[in-house]
Amino acid sequence: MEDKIKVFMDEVISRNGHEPEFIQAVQEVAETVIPYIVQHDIYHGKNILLRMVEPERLISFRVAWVDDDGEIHVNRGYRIQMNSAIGPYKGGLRFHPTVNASVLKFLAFEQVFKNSLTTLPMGGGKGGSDFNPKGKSDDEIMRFCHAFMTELCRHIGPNTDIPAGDIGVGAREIGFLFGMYKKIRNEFTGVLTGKGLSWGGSLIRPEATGYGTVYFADSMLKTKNETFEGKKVVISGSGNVAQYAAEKVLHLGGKVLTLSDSAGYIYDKDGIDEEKLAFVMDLKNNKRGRISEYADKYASAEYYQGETPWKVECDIALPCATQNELNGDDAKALIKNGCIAVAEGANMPSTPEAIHAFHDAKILFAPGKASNAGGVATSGLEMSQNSLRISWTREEVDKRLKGIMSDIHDACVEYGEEEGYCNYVKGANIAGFVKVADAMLAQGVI
Ligand SMILES: NC(=O)C1=CN([C@@H]2O[C@H](COP(=O)(O)OP(=O)(O)OC[C@H]3O[C@@H](n4cnc5c(N)ncnc54)[C@H](OP(=O)(O)O)[C@@H]3O)[C@@H](O)[C@H]2O)C=CC1
Ligand SMILES: O=C(O)CCC(=O)C(=O)O
Repeated sequence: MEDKIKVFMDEVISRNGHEPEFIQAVQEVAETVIPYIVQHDIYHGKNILLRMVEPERLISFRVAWVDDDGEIHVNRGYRIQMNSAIGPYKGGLRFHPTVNASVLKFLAFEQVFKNSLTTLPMGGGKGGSDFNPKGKSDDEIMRFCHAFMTELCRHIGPNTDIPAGDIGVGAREIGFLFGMYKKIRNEFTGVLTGKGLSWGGSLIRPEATGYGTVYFADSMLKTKNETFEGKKVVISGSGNVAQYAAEKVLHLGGKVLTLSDSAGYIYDKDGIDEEKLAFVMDLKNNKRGRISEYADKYASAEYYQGETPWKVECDIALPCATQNELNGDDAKALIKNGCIAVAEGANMPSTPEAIHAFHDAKILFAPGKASNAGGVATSGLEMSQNSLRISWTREEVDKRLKGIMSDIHDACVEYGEEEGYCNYVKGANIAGFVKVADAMLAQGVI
């Protein structure tokens, strides 16, 4: 088996050797899916996985825009249309200086499996730009988004490819992107998700990734007769996913001890309650400030510059910031301090060494492609509402989100059970693979 995985990875590396994040994401899938392929004749001789690692289309384009001082800037825009076997391409846009083809290919590849797990008819894609939104005025953000959409609009559509938000792309950016698409195409359609409520958005979409991550973690805890009640929870990030993960932990009776951003983390020994969380939401979503300002406001908190929160003693950890933010040493510290469950709100936040440590210690570990699928699932619900031209209530969308997260959990258990321990990585990869692979087999070699 090792040989088969090595032969496959050698081929992937020979084509994509300069893309470390993409290789990392493929390696994890290969290690769990190739043994499954070997055991199932229908996939033999079809090179399905090799086809799945090659994007159907990789679009790269110039984005030229003018800042408030009249200076012209040039950024690079991308859309990776990874796989459309089970539905139109679907996945977020990331605006961050670290964006490159490797990062977006890993995200697009993971998205294919994640979207398959949701049970909704969505293929996988991802896009974005190396544009840095930090410190830019609203007008500059608008001009950038408009410039980005003047090219992207040629490649997307409500039945072709439906982008949404990710790091650096929230409600404000989706508004500007939607406005330009509508103007150029003269069409009011559900071409983006995460839209405002008065123009086609869905209730619960802003909350969905964070809420879904906590619903998934709750399902894992239940397998051990545990709940969030009274648990100490460490969360990284302070953006969309972290904020709503924190909110749902509070709803379920847990105590949130930390939040972070790229400059450091805050630890509040008294816990971040609803009022303090409202301060963080205003700080991050409106004032666009730094998490260090939390410690200026609340005496119960300390700020740790340049550090991540994983050494703080906790029962549950929810990494909700970015890829590779939790390494092997961090994982060992969490395990040593008694952490019983880790659920990824971010995409690929745990390094391979961290995942091995969690598995060796047999603690509950949920990979992002399963536990953060609530965001894209609710985007799928937004698409359904747009097609039907109706709006479901908050309760209706939340009920569907809960049901989808519970089904994803059960699918992971079905494919990931290993002698009394559930390997959720294996479960998510195989369950996600089967649906896409079967559709690809049915559609022939294309
Ligand atoms: N939004 C969604 O619906 C979904 C998001 N995700 C994933 O969740 C994660 C967070 O996304 P989201 O909350 O939407 O993004 P936001 O832009 O709202 O927030 C991102 C947060 O992560 C921090 N961060 C970004 N880069 C780094 C870094 N290199 N080191 C440390 N912290 C960093 C940011 O800090 P700072 O402000 O300093 O940059 C910020 O606190 C990402 O991995 C994303 O792919 C997954 C599924 C759906
Ligand atoms: O809602 C969407 O379409 C995208 C969500 C996303 O980018 C993700 O799941 O990583």
